[in-house]
Amino acid sequence: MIGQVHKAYSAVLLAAGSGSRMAADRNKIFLTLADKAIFQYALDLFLSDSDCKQVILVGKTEEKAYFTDFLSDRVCFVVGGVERQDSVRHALAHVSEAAVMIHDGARPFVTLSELAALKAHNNAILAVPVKDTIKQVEVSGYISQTVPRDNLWGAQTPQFFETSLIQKVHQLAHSKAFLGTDDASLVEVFSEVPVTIVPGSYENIKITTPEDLIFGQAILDNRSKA
Ligand SMILES: Nc1ccn([C@@H]2O[C@H](COP(=O)(O)OP(=O)(O)OP(=O)(O)O)[C@@H](O)[C@H]2O)c(=O)n1
Ligand SMILES: C[C@](O)(CO)[C@H](O)COP(=O)(O)O
Repeated sequence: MIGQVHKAYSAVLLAAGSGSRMAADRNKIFLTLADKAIFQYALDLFLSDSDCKQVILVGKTEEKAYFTDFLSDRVCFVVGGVERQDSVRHALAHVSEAAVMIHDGARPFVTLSELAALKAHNNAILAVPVKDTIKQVEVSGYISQTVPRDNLWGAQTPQFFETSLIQKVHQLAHSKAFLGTDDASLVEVFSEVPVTIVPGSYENIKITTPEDLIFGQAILDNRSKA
């Protein structure tokens, strides 16, 4: 790619969730798509990027054994926490590089060109324009309003940050018991630093509920034709 920015970074790959909405017999990130565990797609992608100097695999203590085969000079294991945000904070204490990509192990379809687009910025996240009509609903169950969607984006991962910034806002959030649903939200609340939206792909789904496995297989089938 012409003008590609090369920037050394660490990757935090989150795999310490429970996958409760998947209701499978094990943590969803171990389920397979085309015979490959879901978390391994992003792991392989990061390892194929020479700018990625370190991968921090974040998992549950009781699942550590499942990750042993993937550990190496470049890949280490860190125990996660109760909430996603706790897992990220634990991992951030082990980051070796000045920049860090934080990624859900449950998002297998991120691409090298998306990683390259993020690296062109200091602090940036992948996101896609919201396609649905969004209704705000009262507890009564009635609609109170239709939210204009022109400026609404659905946040994805990876989310790319200066390490010192994201470490600082995670510590502040922890000390104030603030829980965000992504990492950029902590930068928004606890700093003045702008975060850039990098338009991503609707294929970069998070495997969350059982039908996502069907969508995931369809994405793989389509990619294998290209
Ligand atoms: N305490 C947690 C919770 C989540 N995650 C990770 O964060 C990503 C996004 O979270 P989500 O899809 O909500 O995963 P789960 O918590 O596993 O799913 P659920 O909410 O359905 O239980 C996943 O890769 C998951 O493994 C994590 O590392 N630590
Ligand atoms: C970080 C995230 O992937 C952004 O879409 C998402 O918030 C993770 O978990 P959620 O529990 O499904 O919101």
